[in-house]
Amino acid sequence: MTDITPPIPAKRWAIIDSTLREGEQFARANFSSSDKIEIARALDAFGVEFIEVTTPMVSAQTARDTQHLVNLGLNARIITHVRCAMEDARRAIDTGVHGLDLLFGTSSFLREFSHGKSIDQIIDQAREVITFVKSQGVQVRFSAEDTFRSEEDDLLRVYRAVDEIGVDRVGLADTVGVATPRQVYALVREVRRAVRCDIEFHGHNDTGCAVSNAYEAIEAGATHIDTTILGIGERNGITPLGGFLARMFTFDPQGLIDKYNLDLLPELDRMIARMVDLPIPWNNYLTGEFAYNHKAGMHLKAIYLNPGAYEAIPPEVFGVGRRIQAGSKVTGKHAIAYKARELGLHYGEDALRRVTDHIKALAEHGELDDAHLERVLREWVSA
Ligand SMILES: CC(=O)SCCNC(=O)CCNC(=O)[C@H](O)C(C)(C)COP(=O)(O)OP(=O)(O)OC[C@H]1O[C@@H](n2cnc3c(N)ncnc32)[C@H](O)[C@@H]1OP(=O)(O)O
Ligand SMILES: O=C(O)CCC(=O)C(=O)O
Ligand SMILES: [Mg+2]
Repeated sequence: MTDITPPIPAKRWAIIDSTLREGEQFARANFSSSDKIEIARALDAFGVEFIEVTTPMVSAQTARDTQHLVNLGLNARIITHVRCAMEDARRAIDTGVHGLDLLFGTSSFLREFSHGKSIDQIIDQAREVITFVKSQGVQVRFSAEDTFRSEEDDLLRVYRAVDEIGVDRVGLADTVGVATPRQVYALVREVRRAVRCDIEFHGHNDTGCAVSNAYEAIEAGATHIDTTILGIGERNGITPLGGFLARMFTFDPQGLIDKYNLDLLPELDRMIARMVDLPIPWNNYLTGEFAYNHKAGMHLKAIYLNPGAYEAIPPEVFGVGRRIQAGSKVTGKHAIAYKARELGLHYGEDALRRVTDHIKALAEHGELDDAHLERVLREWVSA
């Protein structure tokens, strides 16, 4: 068997859930003060280690909301995401947060069109802000925004400098979702060799790699991964909490069960779907309506004997159920026999073949729901 189980124990990494920061940047998100409390409490009950919130520079109300979240006394640490500027850092410290996630764009795009600073100026400004934040006794992270379109030499200079100044973490951000899993692995590996502090990864999903990139970052030595519930964020969002956990569950199921209340995931997804007024996508990781739907005859035969035959992750661990769809034209005799047995009906080989073919023929004109299937099976016995 191919080895798909590299040793990535769940205690080697932590989640920084950014639903209250990156998530607020989602097109349909506009969280009220009470929404924020509900989200923070739900994430805390689930067990995420960190909750990242929007900068207090947004407004006085945002600053008050952050203070309120800190005063809830949650187990999760509250971190605010701020520009690498003294005014922002001071305002953030005033809210009482447990940490600051600083960022500064290092790509030529952002140096030219966002803030206009050179790499030397970025390092100088970082030194002043990080030194101040550390003097306030809270944790501090420095991230190079748009990491994967930045020059590697620039990045390593910046990361080494901020590590030397004393940050708790450096961050790599795939801001436009352009990085491939291999690039993420290679760069995180380089940074791992260059710094002593922890490493965070933030990945957008523009090219569909947000989950794989988060996984590769961990494999290469990252210690913290940014997620949001349902993956909401700028454009089409970032690594979704559920998708990331699905990925990591396959390596260390017990480690995840020990760390998080996984069966609360459906409630988290439903809460955000309600707040942004959108349905949970039908194919969403773990909690989508059809994430555990089984239909083809060959699958159904095996599923009835052992669900693990066609499921990588047991749905009950994440508080969801499976759905067996036996009344379709792609059904098979084993599925029909199981359905019949559930109703206390038994057929011989010939009868089973004939009733199966009859159901498949009926289904050519539309699927049979459970009630219809039961009617056909009962009529067949009494006929
Ligand atoms: C990839 C990401 O998601 S990054 C996080 C994005 N988050 C946010 O933008 C938070 C919400 N933002 C806001 O409420 C506002 O943009 C504020 C309060 C931060 C700033 O508002 P304004 O003063 O009106 O400026 P505006 O948003 O138009 O422009 C951004 C400013 O930040 C500066 N800036 C950009 N990146 C950085 C940085 N990393 N560190 C310091 N300053 C920065 C820009 O130079 C510009 O300032 P300037 O006008 O002096 O050139
Ligand atoms: O601060 C970070 O690391 C990430 C900021 C962000 O949202 C991004 O770059 O997409
Ligand atoms: Mg982002």
